[in-house]
Amino acid sequence: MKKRLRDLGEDALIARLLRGFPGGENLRVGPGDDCAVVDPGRGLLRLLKTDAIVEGVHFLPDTPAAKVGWKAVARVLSDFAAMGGVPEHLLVTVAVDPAKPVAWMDGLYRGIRKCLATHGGVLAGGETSRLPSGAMISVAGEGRVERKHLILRSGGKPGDLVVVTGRLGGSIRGKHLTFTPRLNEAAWLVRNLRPSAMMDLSDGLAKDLPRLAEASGCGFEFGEVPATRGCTRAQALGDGEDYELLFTVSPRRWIAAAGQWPKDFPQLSIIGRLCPPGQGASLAGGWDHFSP
Ligand SMILES: Nc1ncnc2c1ncn2[C@@H]1O[C@H](COP(=O)(O)OP(=O)(O)OP(=O)(O)O)[C@@H](O)[C@H]1O
Ligand SMILES: Cc1ncc(C[n+]2csc(CCOP(=O)(O)O)c2C)c(N)n1
Ligand SMILES: [Mg+2]
Repeated sequence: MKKRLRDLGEDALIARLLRGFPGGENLRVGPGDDCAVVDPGRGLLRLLKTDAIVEGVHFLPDTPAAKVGWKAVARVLSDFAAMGGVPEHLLVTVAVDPAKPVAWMDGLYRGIRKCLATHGGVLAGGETSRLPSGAMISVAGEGRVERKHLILRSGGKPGDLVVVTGRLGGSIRGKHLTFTPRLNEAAWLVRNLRPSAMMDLSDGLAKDLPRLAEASGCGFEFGEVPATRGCTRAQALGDGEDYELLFTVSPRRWIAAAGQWPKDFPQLSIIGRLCPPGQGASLAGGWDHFSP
């Protein structure tokens, strides 16, 4: 029988596609992190990100268009935050069914404008095309990060604490459309707590914590997870689209600085610890676009 994409799974598919591409001279971080990092040689590092949302997969036909626009942009900003950086310029591609009301597109761009006005970043252009049905919005962006503030998924060490912002699970009730990208929190973290590794949580802790641990060449142990009110532990681990920050930090830095975490930021919770590779727990579940 012909092997299908769903027999492979998303991570295996991407790994297979990426075989045989040489890195560029200035490409400091290629595929595998929340953003690509380009080193222009001196000064600030450049961050690159692209991210798409699809009707029927990330939002529904009757989702208010302004919320769709907000989500499309906020997802990209969340990935800049995950690197310790800030957004600069964004390009928006929309492919859409010609039967959609004009008011839907107006609403989409209202949401895009609102998110950029609230969190920073400038619309620099885009592309428009038709789609046989539904809609797809792709946002590509560039941002910047100071060299000393760049945080990769790969910097965690055995013994580092695993920490998460906010509460997890139940995002489909509404948060997946209205979430705040954690740019302010990330800016505080890189200046004060100096995480050893960081990513944003999009596919659920069950998928994303093993990714961070593996990128860091570590195993992980974990315990209690801060669940959204009304959510079970399984939902907190597997629902996805939390758009919270998952990071690791040495116990020494945690003791020195965690007490100053601003009161108006979402809660910080220690959920586990990195350990040597091959040890610790395992997790299954979370979101996979091509679930095997
Ligand atoms: N089709 C593709 N071609 C090249 N690289 C890809 C492709 N799809 C994903 N990647 C790369 O693989 C890595 C994982 O992609 P993924 O979309 O899961 O990023 P993420 O940050 O984990 O998720 P999110 O974008 O939802 O926050 C990223 O570094 C991304 O650049
Ligand atoms: C209609 C509808 N059905 C399901 C979901 C849930 N959902 C969609 S994509 C995704 C993971 C992150 O995506 P990606 O891997 O593309 O970053 C999750 C949890 C939704 N938001 N809307
Ligand atoms: Mg990400």
